[in-house]
Amino acid sequence: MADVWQSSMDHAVAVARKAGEMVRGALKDDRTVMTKSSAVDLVTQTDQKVEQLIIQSVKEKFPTHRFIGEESVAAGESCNLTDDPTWIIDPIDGTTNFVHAFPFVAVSIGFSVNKQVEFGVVYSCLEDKMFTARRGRGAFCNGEPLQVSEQTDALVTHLTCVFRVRGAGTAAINMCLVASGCAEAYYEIGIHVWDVAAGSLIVSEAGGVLLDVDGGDVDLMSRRIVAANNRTIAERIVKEIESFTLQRDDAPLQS
Ligand SMILES: O=P([O-])([O-])O[C@@H]1[C@H](O)[C@H](O)[C@@H](O)[C@H](O)[C@H]1O
Ligand SMILES: [Mg+2]
Repeated sequence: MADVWQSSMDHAVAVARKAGEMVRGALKDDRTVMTKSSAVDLVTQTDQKVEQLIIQSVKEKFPTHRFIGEESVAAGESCNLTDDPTWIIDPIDGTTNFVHAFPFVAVSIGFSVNKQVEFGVVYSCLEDKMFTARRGRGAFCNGEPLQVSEQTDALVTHLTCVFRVRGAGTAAINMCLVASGCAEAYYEIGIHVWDVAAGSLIVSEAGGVLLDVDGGDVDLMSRRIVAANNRTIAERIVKEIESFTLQRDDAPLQS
């Protein structure tokens, strides 16, 4: 990858850290739920403030770049990936965790160009772990290289009755656990592009494999993903789970 995106990545790391400080502060005194469209789909003021902080700070430095942000899309903005440099932002991945003070909460920033993720930054705010990856240049946690596990006996970070299961309650951290070699796989149907844009690159740059839940190539707009330490485990998951289709993130807006 041309070094041209390094300054964007440096900015993403800096703003993710700042956003993480805001999340840690709000954990102490502002976890009020603003809207609740389902038992698990919560929004707090902090989600919105953090997204604004990130977008404002990126706009000042990179005025031509585009954005796909969870809260902006919730407010009616489109969710289409173009060839332009695009910041794909989940201001708080793990909002339900945040509301309950369950200590796994992440700021997730993916950056795509020509519809390909060039870098991913996931900041696990309470663990103070900064996960980063650049396409073709490896994945890191606080500067230390990451490598997926070599285990063939899978620990999976999502629901299934076949594998041993753990879950952090945030897609981004679940994927970083796979990249770190702490879990062998993660899968989910129902995630959004902002949940997994950064984490998917972190997994693949740590040597992992990404598949669609039907076994084809992963499509970040399709709301389904399998991320594993190797192809054998990814394909076992594909075989075991019952897949289904949801409305894509880039489906035309209903008028
Ligand atoms: O709403 P949010 O907390 O940003 O993101 C959610 C978390 O990643 C959760 O782990 C996953 O199960 C959901 O599918 C996501 O939507
Ligand atoms: Mg999320």
